[in-house]
Amino acid sequence: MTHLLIDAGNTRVKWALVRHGEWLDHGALEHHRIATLAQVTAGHAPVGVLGTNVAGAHVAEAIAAALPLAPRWLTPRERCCGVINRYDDPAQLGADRWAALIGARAACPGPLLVVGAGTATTVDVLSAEGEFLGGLILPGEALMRRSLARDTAGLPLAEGDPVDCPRNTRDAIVTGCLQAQAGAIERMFRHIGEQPGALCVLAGGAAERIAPLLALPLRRIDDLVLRGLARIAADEAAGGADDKRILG
Ligand SMILES: Nc1ncnc2c1ncn2[C@@H]1O[C@H](COP(=O)(O)OP(=O)(O)O)[C@@H](O)[C@H]1O
Ligand SMILES: CC(C)(COP(=O)(O)O)[C@@H](O)C(=O)NCCC(=O)O
Ligand SMILES: [K+]
Repeated sequence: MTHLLIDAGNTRVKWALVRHGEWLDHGALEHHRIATLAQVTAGHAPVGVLGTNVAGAHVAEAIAAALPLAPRWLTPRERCCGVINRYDDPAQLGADRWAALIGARAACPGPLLVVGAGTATTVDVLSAEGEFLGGLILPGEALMRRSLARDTAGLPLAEGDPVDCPRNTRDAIVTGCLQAQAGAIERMFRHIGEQPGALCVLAGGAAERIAPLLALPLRRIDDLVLRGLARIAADEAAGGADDKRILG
């Protein structure tokens, strides 16, 4: 009973093939290579495809066209797998954020700050009781650097690593954009920081660049969204004990 799990973000499509909780294979594709998903499933004959997509209808269509069976796309609900969604309109929450919260809850008990450092950075507060209390959306560090290059006359697309106290334009940009990420994360951590066992769980393509700047209890789990989808698929296979209305 192999399942294909898909995390379609605004930069890349991440995927994993899982069977009875075992990860057979996984990978990441840029949008222009989505058609190669066909090779991923060849020889595996998945019985189901469960995914999150925040990259728009054209990406959903390209993924569907590459696969032998129709993907089911996750829609955030009021509760699922021990997580309660306190967004004003639960369905408006990004499906990737919802799956990441579920994956984080399954991996780590206790109060969490769940950070998705991708195209955008999301910084979400999950209480010890499993309540998603709310969170931030800000441009990711690469998007911040690109926007400075695009919308100013004098700034380049700066690349490189952060420094302590920048004394040139390139270092000022790189360090500024990374510190903006770290600062937002550290400020949101104050919501749970006083509680026993409080932990920041960091995922996403930019995690490696942000992690060294963070002065807080940290665990990196790079495939948090896919892990959440695996948890949901397992719950569903067990009869959806926690919530029968998982999918939209
Ligand atoms: N090889 C890479 N290709 C694309 N993005 C990368 C790469 N290495 C690091 N990044 C960083 O990862 C981000 C994309 O991460 P990802 O988690 O895939 O985002 P999304 O879920 O939005 O598609 C980029 O914005 C950039 O900051
Ligand atoms: C915030 C996001 C753009 C993050 O997407 P990503 O960076 O992973 O590509 C996505 O979760 C989204 O479109 N959310 C819907 C709005 C919301 O969560 O309130
Ligand atoms: K994100």
